Amino acid sequence: MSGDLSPIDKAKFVAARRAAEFVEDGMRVGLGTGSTAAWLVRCLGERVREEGIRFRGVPTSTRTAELAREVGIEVVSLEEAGWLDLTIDGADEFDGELSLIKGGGGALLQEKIVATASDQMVVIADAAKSVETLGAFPLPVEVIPFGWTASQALLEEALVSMDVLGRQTTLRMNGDQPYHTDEGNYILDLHLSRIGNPRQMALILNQIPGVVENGLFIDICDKVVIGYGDGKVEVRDINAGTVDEDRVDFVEDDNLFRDV
Ligand SMILES: O=C[C@H](O)[C@H](O)[C@H](O)COP(=O)(O)O
Repeated sequence: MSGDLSPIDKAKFVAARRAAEFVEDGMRVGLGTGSTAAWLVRCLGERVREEGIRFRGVPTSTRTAELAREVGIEVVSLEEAGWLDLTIDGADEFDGELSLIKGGGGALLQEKIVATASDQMVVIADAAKSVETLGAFPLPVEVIPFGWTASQALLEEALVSMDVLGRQTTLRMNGDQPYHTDEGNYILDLHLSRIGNPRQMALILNQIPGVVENGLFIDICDKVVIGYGDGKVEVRDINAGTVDEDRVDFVEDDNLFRDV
């Protein structure tokens, strides 16, 4: 039940619940990955059950696809959907320009493809994800397994010329094995502490052989819905230049909270 949630989970929940209201009948919607996006999927499932809204969801990971089906959302592939009206996803960090770090959950590649194939991308996040400068959260870079150590060496070399504080890179692990993305790739986490020029970094990283995609989302996000543990939500719209405040009630719905 919602009363058992930590303040961070409450913040994620209220952001997700507010953003779930952006989905309208007939839309094609990108569904993000991660703990905040999982709340969104549950809230959308609730809207399908309670209000009977109908929309098609394009998941950004196998995890999200499973949850979406479980809660009654019609799941289609991006190829079937063609183009999306809206994508709603979490983030690991966002700055004042709504540049993002994503990929903490390993889904950055599908997330970036889905978000850029959408008319609008909305990020949902607890307030702790808001930063002045990106980079405290390690930046995920997806690389193909073939020759990954060579890609890592080239990445580290490229970092020397960039405006960052740290330069350590680590292979993401799953126990004693490398972590595999849904595409069967590896992830290198870049411990940079501070990314002075995210735009330049995003371009340079993707030119390194073996790099498939990086977790910097620049000029992709249109809106962020920031949740707080007390139920407050703030909606920042970068295009309109507006900041709106709202409140979301916690609900005692067993269907929503049963798997938490
Ligand atoms: O790969 C995962 C995604 O980019 C997530 O959206 C991001 O890691 C945020 O996840 P969470 O909502 O669990 O903090």
